[in-house]
Formats: sequence, structure tokens, C-alpha cells
Amino acid sequence: MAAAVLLIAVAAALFGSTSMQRVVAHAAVMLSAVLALQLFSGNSRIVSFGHAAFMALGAYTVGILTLNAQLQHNALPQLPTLLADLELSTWNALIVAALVGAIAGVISGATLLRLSGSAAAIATLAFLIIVYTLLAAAREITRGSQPFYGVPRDAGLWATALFAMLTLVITRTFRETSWGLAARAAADDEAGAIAVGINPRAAFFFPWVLSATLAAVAGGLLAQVLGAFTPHTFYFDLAFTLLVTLIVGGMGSSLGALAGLLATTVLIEVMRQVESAVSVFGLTQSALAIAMILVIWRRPEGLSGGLELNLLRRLGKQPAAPVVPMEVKRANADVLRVAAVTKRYAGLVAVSDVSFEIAPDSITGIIGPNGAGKTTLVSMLAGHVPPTDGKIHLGETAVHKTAAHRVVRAGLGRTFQNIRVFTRMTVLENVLSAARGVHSNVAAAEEAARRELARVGLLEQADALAGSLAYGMRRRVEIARALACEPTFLLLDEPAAGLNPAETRELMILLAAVRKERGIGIVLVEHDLMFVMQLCESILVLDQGRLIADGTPAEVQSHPAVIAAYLGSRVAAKSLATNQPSLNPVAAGSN
Ligand SMILES: Nc1ncnc2c1ncn2[C@@H]1O[C@H](COP(=O)(O)OP(=O)(O)OP(=O)(O)O)[C@@H](O)[C@H]1O
Repeated sequence: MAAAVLLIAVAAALFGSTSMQRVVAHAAVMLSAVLALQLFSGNSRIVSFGHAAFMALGAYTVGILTLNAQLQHNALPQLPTLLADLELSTWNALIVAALVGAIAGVISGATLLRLSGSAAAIATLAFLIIVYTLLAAAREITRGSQPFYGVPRDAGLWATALFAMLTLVITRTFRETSWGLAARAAADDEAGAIAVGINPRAAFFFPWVLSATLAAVAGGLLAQVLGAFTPHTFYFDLAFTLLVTLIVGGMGSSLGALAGLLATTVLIEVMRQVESAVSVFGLTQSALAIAMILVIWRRPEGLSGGLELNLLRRLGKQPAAPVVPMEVKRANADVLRVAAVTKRYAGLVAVSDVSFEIAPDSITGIIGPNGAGKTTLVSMLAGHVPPTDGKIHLGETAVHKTAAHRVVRAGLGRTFQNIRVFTRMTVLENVLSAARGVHSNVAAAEEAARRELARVGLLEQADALAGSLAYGMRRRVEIARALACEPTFLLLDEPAAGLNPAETRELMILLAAVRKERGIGIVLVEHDLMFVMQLCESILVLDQGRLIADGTPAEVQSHPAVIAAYLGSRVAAKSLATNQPSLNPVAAGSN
């Protein structure tokens, strides 16, 4: 695609008229602006109306800084002395525009990105309105609603085409950097992202600032292509056109920006002809709106269908070297200590005064009837739910006081009762999003991710979208992702739920092997008592939030309080009574 942009620019330079060259330069600027928008919205899945505002800031910055001194005295007689008579070169003015965009991105991002989803999208609209109002009000600097004219048209075809190519390379590369992976993971599943150590708000901040910077430069170039503009040039119509272009082309890929630009340019031109022929105005924006609705309805991934450019080495597309599962021996002395932990929800006590210790390199089961507080307890161990009272320590780390996304770095990896893989990312990217938090070296992170996939038997599926996998495989992706965090303890919430007996058996062997190879402690919540009794060395039993038993499978099975708690479920009580700890694959040394 970069070559296509270059080819069009060369053809226009060699054979095109001046007006044709301006059309191509304008298209190149629009492509840069849509790509800048794609960098943020495509990765964060937050629709932004604010990028037109960054373009406006860039346009006025370049306009003011490059204006001829004489013209400036006439058009802007009240310009503050700080800005008067500056007359910078185009390149220097564009650098200042980039800085202005970055600063505006930092300031707006610090507030806007405290919100998420549609609330954040609405906040970007408010940002656009604020910037428009300020530009229209600052008459001394911008000429208010009057046209800002006389901007030298120095940045022509080459500058705009080069910037479009640069933006394309940045946008395409970004999605595979650790920032890109973090933003896409947080957009896909916030809790899943936190579980691999990603702070969702921070994950969106960098793409916002980077895309604001690029959009401001695109605005500066547009100022030079147009020569004259008003705040209205960068208002709703532009924000709407940028969004429609991206949505029609496909938000998830850089190719979508080009496909969208081609489609909307053709549509706009056709509708303009129709408008002037029938003398009915407003048809263009209506046609764009209808095109957007049709795409959202019939083809949510846009015209590009989510396909990405093969501009650079694609993750997972390289010939996969055979990965030998690495035997990693860990000697970790961190003990997981839970002291008098309670969780209350508005009058309901989900977990009540629970205390226990779990040794590293052990497999512990947490069982109990429905609503006993098992998931709440695991969520507190993982730092996702703060306890109302009590303390949780992993070694020296006070888990109860640590932000959830930092708990994983302390050594507590987790999976969820309702699987939380990143469905729009590939299987490899899912695991890589965790591995990049551990390995700063890209190659080492990818090797670690592939090793974990080999460990759970999913290397063949590395390039498949996680959302396309069967249920049992998704569970294994989640386990590989948690393992890639290199935890001291792996917390698994109902890992066998929804699996068939063969898959359950495989999972049991996998967990036993992981513990044996790496010395990772495993804590699992499970309703399948056969699974728990066979796999675990010690078992905690919860009932109505209280810890009613703590011991070996044999001890727990014969504990009167446990039998009483399970009497409500005849099947569970029978299962509890008949399971044989001797079937334990750990004890048998199976792997
Ligand atoms: N976020 C929440 N807000 C309010 N109540 C909650 C919340 N999470 C859990 N609870 C309540 O806390 C109690 C314990 O729930 P929890 O999910 O921890 O039990 P569980 O043992 O994991 O149940 P199950 O085996 O059915 O998954 C339940 O009564 C539940 O309704």
C-alpha cells in the first residue's frame, strides 16, 4: 500500500496538472488523517470525533507560523507579540504542530481516557466542540469564524505523500508493538487485560497521544494544501467524514483506511454531481451516513474485512520453527497467606473471615456449593476484588493493597470462570500480550509465547483468531496466557467447566505437568469433584462464605461439615464419597 501511495504520487507529479496534483495531495492528507484515527480507534475500539480537533490545532499552528509577515500584519493585527513575525519554514512549523498535537493529546487524554466505551466517545465529541468554540472565539489569533487565508502552499504532493507513507508505516507497525497489543487486549476484554498486567486506561493513553500528534501534522499539511480555512473546516463534517471513511473501510486495519478513502471519495464525488444536477443539497452527508449504516449492518469489519497489510513481517506468519517445550525449574519460596479475609456486598457476606496458607509448588482445590464464595475468594487472591477486611500476602507483596494489573507481576496469574480470551486477536497475540509484560526483548517474548502454546498443544492454532476456537481450546489459550506471565501461583476458576471427559483428563495431565516442570503452585476452583480429588493435594471447602474444612482429599471427604454442606446435592455428595485420591496423576507422576 505504501508503494501504491508512492506510485500515485509519482504518476500525478509526472503527468498530472496542478489541480490534479492538489487533489492527490488532498487525498494523501485525508489518508494520513484516517490512518491517525485508525491508530487510536482501531486499537482501542473507542470511536473518536476528536481527531478533527487535533487537525484544526495543527492547521492553525502551521497557518500562523508560516504566514508571510506583511500578510500577518494585515490579517492578524492583534496577534500576540509572542507569535508575531515568526514566519517559520514549513518543516519547522509542522514540527511545532506535532508538538501542539502531542500536548493537546496529553491534556485531553488525561481526562477523556478516565472514561471507557461510549462514554469516552461522547467525551471526544465534547472535546471537538470545545476546540471549535475556542478557535472561533480567539479572533486575535485565528480570525474567528472569518477565513484564515494566505497560508503558503509549500507542502505539495511530495510532502503529503511522504507523510501518508510514514503514517501508514507507524500505524501498521503500532498494532504489533507492546503498546498496540496492550490497547487491543484492553479493548477486547478489560478484565482479561488486567489479568496479564495491562492497565486499561494507560493502554489507551499512548495511542491517543500518538494519533493526536499525527492528526495535528495532517491538519498542518491540510492548511497548506487548502491555503485558506475556518474553524468550520475542521468541525462535524470533517469528524464525521473521517469516521465514516474508517468505518466503511474497516476500523481494525490500516488497509481499511485506504479502502474507506477510495470508497468514500468516489461516493462523495458522485453525490456532489447529483447535488448540483438536482439542486438539492445535503445529499452527500446523507449518502455517507447511509453507507456507514449499511456497512455496520451488513459487514461490521468494513470493506477490508479486517484484512491487514503485509507491509512488515506479520506475527505468526513466519515459518514456525519447531518449539521444544522448555523445562523451566523454579525455586520460589513465596507462600500465599490469607489472613481473616472478608468480602461484603451491601449486607451480603460473600466471604467471611477466611484464613489459610498455601505453599508454593502445590496444587490446592477450592470447593463448595453454589454461592459459597469461591469465585469471590479467587478474585481477591488475584487482586481483582479488594477485600472488605483482612490481608492477603504473596511473600512480601501485600496483594490486598496492590492495583489489580500489578498483582500479576507479583506472581499471581489467573483464568476466569467465564473465559476471557481476547477474541479479536490471534491465539499467538493473546499469549504475546502477556509475554511482552515479562520480556522486554521482542524475540524472547515471541519465543516464550510459542513455548506456552506448545505446552498447551495449540502451536498449530497460533495464527487463528482466538474467537474462532472451540470452547476447550479457548480455555487452553487462557491457561497459556496466564503461564506466559510466569506466575508463582496459577489461579484457575472452574478450568474444567464445559469440557468433555477427554478434555478434562487432558487438562488434568497438563496442570500436573506444568506444576511438575516449573514448580508453579496451582489454586483451582472447581465443581467437578472427581477432577479436584484426583488432582489436588489439599482442598479448602467453603460454605456460605466460611471456610469449613482444609485438608487432604481423604480428610475433606470424610469431614462431617463438608458432607453436610454437600447433602443438598445428592450427586455431589455421592461423588465426594466415592472419589479415590490414589487416582491423583500428580502422585502417579503423570505428564
Ligand atoms: N459483584 C458482586 N456484587 C454483589 N454480590 C456478589 C458479587 N459477586 C458475588 N456476589 C455474591 O456473593 C456470593 C458468592 O458468590 P461467588 O460467585 O463468589 O460464589 P461461588 O462459590 O463462586 O458460586 P458458583 O459456584 O455458583 O460460581 C453470592 O451470593 C453472589 O451472589
